[in-house]
Amino acid sequence: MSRLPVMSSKRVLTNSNSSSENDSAPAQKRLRKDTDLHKPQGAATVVSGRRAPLAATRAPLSRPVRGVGAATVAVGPSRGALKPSVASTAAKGGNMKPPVASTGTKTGGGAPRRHAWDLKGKVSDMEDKVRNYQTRVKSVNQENEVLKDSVVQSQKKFAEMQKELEEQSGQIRVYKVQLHELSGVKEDLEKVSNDKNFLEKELANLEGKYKVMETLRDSQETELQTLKMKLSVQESTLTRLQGNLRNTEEEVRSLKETVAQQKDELHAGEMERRRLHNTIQELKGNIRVFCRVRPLTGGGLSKHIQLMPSDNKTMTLVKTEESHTGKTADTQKNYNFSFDRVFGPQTSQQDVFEEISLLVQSALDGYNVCCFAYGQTGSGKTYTMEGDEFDETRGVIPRAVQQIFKAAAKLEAQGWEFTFTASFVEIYNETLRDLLYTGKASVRPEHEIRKLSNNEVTITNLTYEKVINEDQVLGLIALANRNRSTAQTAQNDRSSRSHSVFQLDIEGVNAGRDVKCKSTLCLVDLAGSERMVKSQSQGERFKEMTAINGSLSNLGIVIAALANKESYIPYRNSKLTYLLQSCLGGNSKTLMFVNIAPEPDSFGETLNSLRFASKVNDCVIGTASANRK
Ligand SMILES: Nc1ncnc2c1ncn2[C@@H]1O[C@H](COP(=O)(O)OP(=O)(O)OP(=O)(O)O)[C@@H](O)[C@H]1O
Repeated sequence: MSRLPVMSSKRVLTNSNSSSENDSAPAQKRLRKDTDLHKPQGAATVVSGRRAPLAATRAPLSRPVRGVGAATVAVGPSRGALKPSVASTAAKGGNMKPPVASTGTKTGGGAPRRHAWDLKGKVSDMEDKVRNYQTRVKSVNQENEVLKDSVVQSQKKFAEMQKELEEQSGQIRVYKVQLHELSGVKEDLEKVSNDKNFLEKELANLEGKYKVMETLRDSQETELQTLKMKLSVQESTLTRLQGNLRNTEEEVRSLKETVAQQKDELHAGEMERRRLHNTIQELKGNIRVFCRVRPLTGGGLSKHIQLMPSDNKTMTLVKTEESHTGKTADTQKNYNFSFDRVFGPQTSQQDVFEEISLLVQSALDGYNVCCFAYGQTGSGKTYTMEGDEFDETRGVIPRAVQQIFKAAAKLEAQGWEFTFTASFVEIYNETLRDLLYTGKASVRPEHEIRKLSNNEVTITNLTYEKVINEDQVLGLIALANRNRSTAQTAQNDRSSRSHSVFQLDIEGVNAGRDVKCKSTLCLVDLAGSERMVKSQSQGERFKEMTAINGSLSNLGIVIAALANKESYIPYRNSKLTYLLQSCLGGNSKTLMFVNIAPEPDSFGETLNSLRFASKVNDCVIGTASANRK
């Protein structure tokens, strides 16, 4: 910190001396000269508070600060030197007057340089300087005052500003708190904004949906209108229909009465049909014989069998005998036969069955029916009775079974309920064998034919299988064939030497009419009828032949006895006739197929078969009566 220049004469002197150090010696002279030159007109005293006061003996000559005379400049105690910058600032501010230019000796380039001896002049200069300084001090003091005011003002302002600053700091703190709060609010706002965006999207979505719903509602309203219209139309239709319904109910009531009446009529008609059907069958004969000629293995016709194309009931067996001498013509002997039907080699299985289907119907009507095939081995008995697996070549048994189940289904509509029981038995060497047996061969049971008190015939230990449809029966036939072929393997050609008897027991009940019926359909494939030359038959074969011939001839005897209405019918003479007695007796309808092998070398057997069949054909079995209760 620089001090303001202190106006002391001593310092001034010192300064003068220092400025002209080399001139110290002649100082008094120069002082005298100056004093002479510048005689002060009054005395001036500079009083300094701290330093020794400098007595100005003379007033400055050139530019006195005060009027001529003594002037006292009181310089206050220096409280601190003004900074040059402050002084300078004060000067610049205009509050300070520029320093008073010295009119005395100039130390610089401008003021005249005094001689060392010019002390007076120097004093005068110094006084000038002092005055100048005083003026400057005054002005500085003034400036100082101004500055003090200014400082006070500034301090006040500073205090105010500080206060304001504090207030503002307080305010800032408040703002900060608010800002902090606002940042939370901002987050909330962002959240709200996000929610808003989401809700806007939702809203847009819902608006879209709303529009769709509106469209839907519109279309549904339209639909509703349409439905209302339809409803009203349907209500009127309903009213009309209700009227119609009442009328219809009336009609239904009367129709029910009619139906009941017609059912009665239908039942009566059915009974009448049965009666008439039976009459026809009786007129046709309760025992009928059909002759069927098998085709030749290589095709064509054999010459010895002559069939009349115009007549399907007769046939001629022609025997040509060569002349023994060769001189006479060959003799030809004709054997004429007539049967209920003669089927040529081309007759189909269907055509054959049509002829016996009426008899099958009779079985359902409650009459015992027996159908058997007679003929030599290989003449076509099995083919006629069973046929083979193809539809067109199916034989009598599968076709009869099919017809029976179809007819039974139709009769069910008239209140009939049927139960069917099937059995399949083989008679070999006068021994019975169950063809539906499925148990172990080693424990095969033995069978006996028994006649019950109600004249029904049954076989002990035989499988009687309840069947409800055609397929089941076909399955049993297949089982019987397997059983037969097993036996056949054990004994060569056994099937030809045994009779197989398929029986279907039929029981019908019409609960509404309180009518029952019971009958048996019996389909028999007889053993080969060929007669063996006794001399060639030995052992088992002889036994077989005897059994076969015995049973077949007994069949002829029984049929003849029945035809002759003999009191004793020898059914028990063979297992076959004993088993078939209910089917052959008075209460039955019998059909015999006589199968013919067309080969010339079978002529003898053919003749025998035809003769046997003719005998049967000549029989008339007594009028059959249905087994009804
Ligand atoms: N009407 C026919 N049309 C075509 N083929 C037939 C006819 N009759 C029989 N046959 C055929 O002749 C052969 C012998 O017939 P089938 O086996 O039926 O004789 P069968 O009298 O039953 O002999 P067996 O006493 O040995 O049982 C069989 O191949 C059979 O297919």
